Amino acid sequence: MQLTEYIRDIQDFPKPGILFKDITPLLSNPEATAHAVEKLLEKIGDQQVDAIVGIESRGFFFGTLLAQKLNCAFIPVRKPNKLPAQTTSQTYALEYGEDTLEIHTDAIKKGDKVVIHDDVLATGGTANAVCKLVEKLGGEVMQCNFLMELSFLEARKKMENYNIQSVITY
Ligand SMILES: O=P(O)(O)OC[C@H]1O[C@H](OP(=O)(O)OP(=O)(O)O)[C@H](O)[C@@H]1O
Ligand SMILES: Nc1ncnc2[nH]cnc12
Repeated sequence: MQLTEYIRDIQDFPKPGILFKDITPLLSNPEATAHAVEKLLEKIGDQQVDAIVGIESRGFFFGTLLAQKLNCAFIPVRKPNKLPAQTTSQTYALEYGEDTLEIHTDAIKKGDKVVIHDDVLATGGTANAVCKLVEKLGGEVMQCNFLMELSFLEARKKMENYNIQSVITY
């Protein structure tokens, strides 16, 4: 099965000049979704994982499925003021301006082995901020795991200290 057949290109979304990689055709097909989960799991292998940290919002789709398969915790990282208990925040630079992400402070214990998951690695700003959040809480980032990587945006250059794994590279 070719997963790329289930990823739709949308020109100029959400802004002119952006070629948006839309995973809704993949999510609408249970066989393709199961195949994507298997491919993401292959990247994780048989290392011990205490938690999958999924990034709002598209990182939640496969993140919960991965955690269920690995029989480990799923931990959401959310946009500001969405999580109800005490949070830890990380602000990061966007192309223009900045943004903030939050995690529940009690979600990760010191020494927990964490895999960060999202659908897309683009510039790497988001994933890099989530690595910092996990580390602030004492977690160990074992891998950053993505369905897709937009390699021309060179996120790996700003994430040299992390193990980055992507199922599909554009
Ligand atoms: O590598 P970066 O340049 O930081 O970009 C990648 C992020 O952008 C997208 O999320 P988006 O902000 O569109 O939010 P959404 O998942 O809620 O749609 C994507 O799901 C990643 O989280
Ligand atoms: N081109 C793109 N398609 C889908 N999600 C993205 N997140 C950042 N860039 C993206």
